Amino acid sequence: MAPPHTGHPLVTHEEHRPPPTETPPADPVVFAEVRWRRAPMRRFRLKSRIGGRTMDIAMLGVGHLGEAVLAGLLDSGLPISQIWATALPEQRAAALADRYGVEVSTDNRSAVTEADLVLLSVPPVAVAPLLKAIGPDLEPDATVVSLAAGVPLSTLASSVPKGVHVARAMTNIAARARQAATALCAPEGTDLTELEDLFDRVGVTVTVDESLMDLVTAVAGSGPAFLFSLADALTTAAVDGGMEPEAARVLVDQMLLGACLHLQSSDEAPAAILERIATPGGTTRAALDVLRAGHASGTVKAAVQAATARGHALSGDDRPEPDTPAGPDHHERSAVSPDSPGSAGSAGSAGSESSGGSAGAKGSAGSLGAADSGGSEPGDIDSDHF
Ligand SMILES: NC(=O)C1=CN([C@@H]2O[C@H](COP(=O)(O)OP(=O)(O)OC[C@H]3O[C@@H](n4cnc5c(N)ncnc54)[C@H](O)[C@@H]3O)[C@@H](O)[C@H]2O)C=CC1
Ligand SMILES: O=C(O)[C@@H]1CCC=N1
Repeated sequence: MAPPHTGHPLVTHEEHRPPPTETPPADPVVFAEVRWRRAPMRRFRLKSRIGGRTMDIAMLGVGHLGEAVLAGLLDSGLPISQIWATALPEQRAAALADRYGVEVSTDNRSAVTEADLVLLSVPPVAVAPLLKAIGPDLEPDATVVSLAAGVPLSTLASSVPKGVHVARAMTNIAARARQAATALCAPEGTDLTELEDLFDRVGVTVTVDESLMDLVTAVAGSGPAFLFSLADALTTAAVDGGMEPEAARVLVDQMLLGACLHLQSSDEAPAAILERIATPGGTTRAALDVLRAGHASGTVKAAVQAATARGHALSGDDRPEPDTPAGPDHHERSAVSPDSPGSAGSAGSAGSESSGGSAGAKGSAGSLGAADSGGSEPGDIDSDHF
């Protein structure tokens, strides 16, 4: 893409580029398995729909998720010269430019000039105002993709000039490790091939109907947090039991990785695999009994429903609220802000995310999971193992 990208520090240090895809990861055996299961990598079509031009990508609002996607795309071999990013505040933009060698500014309007694809990873509440602000600078046939939870296609479509294409992508933080689970949706008739190719670079991509996006957000977007929560609880239990924190962390991380790889490489249902570990009268059964007594499975289902309801509420539409409150609907992010990114600023009217509507959960029952069956013998599949 040619100038006029004149925003603040436009750094392109080739030497800062993240390691290429071919760099052997820490554990080549494990990662070889991951690659085997991953959707076959298709060559990214870097040509525009009209032909000849290289596809340029603007990434607006590179925070936690945006950085994960950026890092994953670069690691996949996408040339830094094709990415024009924005972040707030200025120090955050400068830090990203330094870290990845891409051009990062605080100027959204400049970043989208000549961009074929515009990825938005700003907070949901900032999406529509940002689109309105950049509208005049969008290419007439650009595609705008929102990574935000809750913001519907209708909002995207009504916030961009006629002719600009819109789509939603719900992905997750594992994009950094190129292991994201991404769901795409777009208005009927949209050719999603290029977007699939793009997100296949950072994991596995599926296409869903928009009506499923809130659920997908809960399971695939928020999903890693469920596992991190489990990892935290397991690590804490190990440390409380006397293990060194570092050793506990290594053990738990590897256990989760190994378990996920095992799950992914098996055609059996998780509930069936689980039974292979639960030797009758053994340790696993003792643990599962405690989890079951604590309604852990129902709690997970309720958590998914709460997240789904929250996505629903973020859409701002008038669909009915779920019927049961889910407790606090907002958790402070405390000190994990990447490079202290601002949530608002000059680059296009962000604003901080309101707490919006309350999330709801329907308790342990519901359509998201199977009911208790009570079975616990090998081969007798119990859908509520804990
Ligand atoms: N964090 C995650 O794992 C996931 C997040 N998402 C979605 O991704 C979006 C971002 O989430 P996070 O990365 O967690 O939040 P974040 O707060 O870390 O990142 C948002 C970034 O956008 C920047 N920003 C806000 N308004 C801006 C503007 N007008 N111009 C330029 N930059 C602006 C903020 O400074 C911030 O750095 C949200 O819409 C969320 O729903 C979706 C899936 C997973
Ligand atoms: O917590 C959130 O709202 C975002 C969407 C999915 C993951 N993070």
